[in-house]
Amino acid sequence: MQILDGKLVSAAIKAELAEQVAQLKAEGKKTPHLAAILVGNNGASETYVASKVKSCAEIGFNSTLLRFDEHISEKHLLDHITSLNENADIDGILVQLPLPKHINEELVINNIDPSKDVDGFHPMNVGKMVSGLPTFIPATPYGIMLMLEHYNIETKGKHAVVIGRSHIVGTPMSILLSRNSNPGNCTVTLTHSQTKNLKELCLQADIIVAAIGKPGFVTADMVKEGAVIIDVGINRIADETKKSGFRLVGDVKFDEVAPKSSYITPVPGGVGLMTIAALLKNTYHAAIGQKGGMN
Ligand SMILES: Nc1nc2c(c(=O)[nH]1)N[C@@H](CN(C=O)c1ccc(C(=O)N[C@@H](CCC(=O)O)C(=O)O)cc1)CN2
Repeated sequence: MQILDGKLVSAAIKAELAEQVAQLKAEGKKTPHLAAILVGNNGASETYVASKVKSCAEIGFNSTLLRFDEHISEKHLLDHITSLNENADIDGILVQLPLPKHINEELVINNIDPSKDVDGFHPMNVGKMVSGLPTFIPATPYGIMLMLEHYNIETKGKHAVVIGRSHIVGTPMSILLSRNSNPGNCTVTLTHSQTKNLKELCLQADIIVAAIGKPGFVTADMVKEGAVIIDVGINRIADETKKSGFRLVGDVKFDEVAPKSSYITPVPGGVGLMTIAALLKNTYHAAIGQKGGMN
């Protein structure tokens, strides 16, 4: 069993981006600039956005964080997005999800200029991704593909079972893994809450991508010997022994599944860190006017 080390791979991607940014600066070209919008006081969202802003600074990107009270009106938020769309210095815009319930997430995403939509959530970019056209790929599935590529994991002809059909992870993941590309060329089964025979399907899987948001959902009895396990879950479990009051666990019962797997991502230190690296890659491509890094 080998650990797929998100810390190591994301550091390599960030180092490469730092060199590319230094090159842009040396040529007198524009420094990539990411704008992040954070609404409310969700602790996890604050951590993720802080990490995005910190990563920008580490590699020489500019970033702007716009923080809003959880009661901000939808109209006010849309006005801010319009002004970021019109600001020529901003290359990438992300709105951290989830948003408070009174705000229509779909409407907000649809108002981001698709050429600045570095999360790849705008329907125009989703359509391009489905059609195999160059575009921004949502950061988590993009990060997973970069991880598979880094470790040279054979995916061609393999059966991948994706657990969870969210717009930001499961659905795009199923599309990317089934593409005629490397990594890719998998036969994909996209499973969800209505799937009847999930355990049997998982037992047939060469690759499992767990993105269901349920701690420890994938257990050893669901996994074939030698399977590749990608754990997207980042669940906060109360733990009084920790200073933060919680610990992070994935959607996979790591201790019992790891010995059966050929490769496995840890939580923390796996897919989450790749999400940030992939977002930075998208932002770099937005800044140089090129969409997508894996098309
Ligand atoms: N606008 C977006 N919102 C959300 C996205 C997204 O891609 N775009 N994805 C998730 C959260 N997410 C990115 O924003 C994200 C999740 C996890 C991590 C990460 O670095 N995880 C670390 C642990 C961090 C911790 O201590 O909590 C790890 O796994 O090692 C980064 C980004 C939902 N919203």
